[in-house]
Amino acid sequence: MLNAIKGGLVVSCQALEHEPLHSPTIMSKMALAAKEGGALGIRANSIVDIIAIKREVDLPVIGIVKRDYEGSEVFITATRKEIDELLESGCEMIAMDATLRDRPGAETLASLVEYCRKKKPEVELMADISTVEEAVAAELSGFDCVSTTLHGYTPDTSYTKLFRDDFAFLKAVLEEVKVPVIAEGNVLTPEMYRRCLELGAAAVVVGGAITRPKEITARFVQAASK
Ligand SMILES: CC(=O)N[C@H](C=O)[C@@H](O)[C@H](O)[C@H](O)COP(=O)(O)O
Repeated sequence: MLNAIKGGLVVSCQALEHEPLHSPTIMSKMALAAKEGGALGIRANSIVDIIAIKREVDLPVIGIVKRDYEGSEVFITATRKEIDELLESGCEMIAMDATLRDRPGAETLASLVEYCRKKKPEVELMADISTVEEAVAAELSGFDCVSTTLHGYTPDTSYTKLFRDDFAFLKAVLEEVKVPVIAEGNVLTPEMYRRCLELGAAAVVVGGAITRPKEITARFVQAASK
């Protein structure tokens, strides 16, 4: 999958239970629109959405399963249960939370990587990280790539954003790891997308700015109410 998305756009087609577009059919049509617009890959949440998307488009899919567990802040592909679901879904790549936070059941990241490799070595693995330290640790654990997905979404990084200071965080990660780095999270405009690629991102994942019309609408409304 990394080869297929190199230098291009991956569109994240996600709508959780509380979101207006929550529906595998709607997500599959979002994926079709993304494909027709030129996206090279799709990122999707849950086995039902991934199966619906795979029926609609022939693009490679980065699969995740978001699930909350009591006692852990980790919610993106947290345990073997979610990995088993994704291995069945047919996705080409699995993304999982690769922060240094405690996982449910005290599972380690390295053991999850080993588990995936044993069960389906052809499925590539993406580490969703929030700090440079986590990116380095993920590379050592054997992930195929890292993604800046969780930067700005953890207690330690909530004060900052991916695009601050001309993508300072993306640049820092690119300097410290050899595996491909995917830019993801709050890439809101085509200019930001292009800048991420110029800086050396292997690919860029864009979600809300394309597939969350409620967020897009709210930005317009806020722009006039300031
Ligand atoms: C933090 C978190 O839960 N991120 C999720 C990860 O899959 C998605 O909700 C995001 O939409 C995705 O990362 C793309 O980012 P953005 O929608 O900002 O372009």
